[in-house]
Amino acid sequence: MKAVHFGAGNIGRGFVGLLLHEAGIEVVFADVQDALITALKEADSYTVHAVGSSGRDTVVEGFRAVNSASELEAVVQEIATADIVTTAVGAHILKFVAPAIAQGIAARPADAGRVAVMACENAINATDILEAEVRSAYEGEDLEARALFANTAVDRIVPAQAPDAGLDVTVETFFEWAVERGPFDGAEPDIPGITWVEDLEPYIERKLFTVNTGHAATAWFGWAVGIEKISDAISEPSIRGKVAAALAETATLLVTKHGFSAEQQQAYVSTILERFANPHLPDTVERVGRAPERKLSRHERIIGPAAELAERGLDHHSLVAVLAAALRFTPEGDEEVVRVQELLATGDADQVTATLTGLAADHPLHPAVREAVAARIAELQA
Ligand SMILES: NC(=O)c1ccc[n+]([C@@H]2O[C@H](COP(=O)([O-])OP(=O)(O)OC[C@H]3O[C@@H](n4cnc5c(N)ncnc54)[C@H](O)[C@@H]3O)[C@@H](O)[C@H]2O)c1
Ligand SMILES: O=P(O)(O)OC[C@@H](O)[C@@H](O)[C@H](O)[C@H](O)CO
Repeated sequence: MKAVHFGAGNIGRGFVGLLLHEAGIEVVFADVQDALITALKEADSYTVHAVGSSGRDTVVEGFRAVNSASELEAVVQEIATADIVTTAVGAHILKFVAPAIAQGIAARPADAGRVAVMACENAINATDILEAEVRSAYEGEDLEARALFANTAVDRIVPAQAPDAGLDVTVETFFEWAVERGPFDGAEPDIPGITWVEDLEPYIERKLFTVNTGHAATAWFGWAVGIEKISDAISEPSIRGKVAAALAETATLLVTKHGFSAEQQQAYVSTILERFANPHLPDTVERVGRAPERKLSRHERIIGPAAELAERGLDHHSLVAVLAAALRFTPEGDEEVVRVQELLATGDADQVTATLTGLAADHPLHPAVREAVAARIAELQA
């Protein structure tokens, strides 16, 4: 079997590419970074270092690489003969990779069978987003006969890598890759690292509203007191308390909505807090807190669960405190940080609340969020 994987970055090499390789699948990495693609073309192997208790090294070999910007036709031909297409590029980048995927699907021989397309991004139903983009770029009426689209939830902390790491990737030992089974019509590929599920919604919401809510909270609260590493931030008792309070609120939602038991969810939260505290993982508040516009959007890790809690009349004030910390997250070199701060500096509270969070003025979460936004605007104007 062959897989074309878009995004040869941290999660691409350290997780998706690794699990596909371990399943005996030939991996073709596609990326737009020329130096990275050249390095992958020249290398015979790279090593994934899993750090923490029972850490181990795994050598990945037998891969190929193509530049999806300058070698478009080569990417199209690879997809035409692939069994699987995966992405780990960022949810906002999916629209840019979709045209090449659409062309590759169109170029498949009539008897090639369906290629399985799976977006491995931190977003609710990222594959649906990708499918919509592929559909609008696809020329033809036979997309269903040539491709299937399956949503996934991917979980493994892969920090930014040291400048001298080359292609090697340091990752945590924990991983989970849940994929919805239905679209495969009983013909799922044999990938031992995948957990096949009938209904992905509980998995993706539990992951995004626990791992990523807690992670972002740790990053933004850590940034506020000048801490650089995630493991140091979560070891600070006052930060741990605020993160735990936010996760207690999302736990209430997840237990109410998806029927996880309170004990199950508490065990899940405990495992996650231990993962954040892994001192061997060089993860930073800047990486984890990155892209605050995306993270504060309507269906993402903060406003998504807070809105659903507010709609149910349930407590959400700790999640609003996380949003307040995000409004004070100001590292350099992140264009979303710049846009958020410009908005706060020039807009009024109603306008900023609507633009950042997409909340309607009559939504029950709106007053608390507007108050937090107004406080930050007042602080900037003082
Ligand atoms: N790092 C983690 O811990 C982690 C864990 C789970 C999920 N994710 C998700 O995985 C995705 C990737 O995250 P990452 O940490 O690996 O980021 P990354 O920046 O390390 O990797 C992204 C890669 O995508 C490439 N890329 C950008 N635009 C592209 C395009 N148009 N075509 C092809 N490649 C393109 C970049 O050059 C880069 O190599 C994100 O959606 C993230 O939320 C990350
Ligand atoms: O990738 P983002 O920017 O959506 O979120 C940052 C981190 O929370 C994230 O990358 C986690 O490390 C990952 O989701 C763990 O599975």
